[in-house]
Amino acid sequence: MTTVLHANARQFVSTDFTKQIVRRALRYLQSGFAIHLRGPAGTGKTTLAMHLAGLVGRPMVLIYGDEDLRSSQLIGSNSGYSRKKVVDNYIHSVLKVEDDLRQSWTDSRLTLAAKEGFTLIYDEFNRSRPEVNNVLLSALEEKLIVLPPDSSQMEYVRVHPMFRAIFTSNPEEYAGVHPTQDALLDRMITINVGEADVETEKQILVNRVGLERTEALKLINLIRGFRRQVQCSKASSLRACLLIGKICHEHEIPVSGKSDDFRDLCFDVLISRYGNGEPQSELGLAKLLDQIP
Ligand SMILES: Nc1ncnc2c1ncn2[C@@H]1O[C@H](COP(=O)(O)OP(=O)(O)OP(=O)(O)O)[C@@H](O)[C@H]1O
Repeated sequence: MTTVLHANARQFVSTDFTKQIVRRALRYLQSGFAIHLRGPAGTGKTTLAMHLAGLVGRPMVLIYGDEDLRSSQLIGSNSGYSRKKVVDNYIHSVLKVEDDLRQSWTDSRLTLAAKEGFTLIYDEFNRSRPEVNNVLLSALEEKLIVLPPDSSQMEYVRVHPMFRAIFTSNPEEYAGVHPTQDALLDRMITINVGEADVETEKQILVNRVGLERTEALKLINLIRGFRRQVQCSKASSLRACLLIGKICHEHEIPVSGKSDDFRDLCFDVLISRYGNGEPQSELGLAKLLDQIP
């Protein structure tokens, strides 16, 4: 059984930064193209993909890229047998027996979305092995999905005109990520999603966590300052902001370098995430914390 999802529009924080990505992406989706949101971890790609799927207005199905994902988990597979037996003895002297044994085929998420015209979100699709994603080539270009010949089904599924696909990925230098086939990249429009601006991060912290605007700004500046100091360009600061902000809010910890609880929290969250293992990074964080009144 496949679960079909519906987006929750209230969760999404809209700012000028997100609006201009949404405007572009929606335009491409409306014209029937698949889009690909690419960017560092925690820049809001999955959230954006869900929001876009909500704006498209069709039910959505979600797939997560995974090293162990098999193509049968994308298109479907035979799931046991169904047997039909008809015994006809209507005329006493004649016994007619019909025994029909068939394999039962179950569609998987891609096939379901393609047949029904749903929106497919394939999150971190480049964590799956490239050959697994080959089925997408014909789905996106020829609008056909080719099923295995023994699938006791039609061999081809025609893609519904309302079918849309939204892909997300982390850059290739991330661990556990495979290079993407050029042919697949050629069939989608890639939007690079960079780190959100300060206003967007602030708005997300205020709306999602309930922090005061001034506290949110202090926290963002601290984390950005620390990332600059340790020259971290990989993950964005949004998840760390949300994490620290939520704990501060729920445990009434002030965003202040004078609070030992706040200092401990920042060390626990930030050093393991962004620290480069050098003792200077701890020293640098301590100095930044000293500057927060
Ligand atoms: N516009 C937004 N409105 C509300 N919350 C947001 C928004 N953008 C991001 N977030 C929040 O920020 C966090 C990170 O976002 P998300 O998981 O979408 O990032 P991602 O780029 O998909 O990360 P990864 O590459 O690690 O999967 C989540 O908790 C998400 O709810």
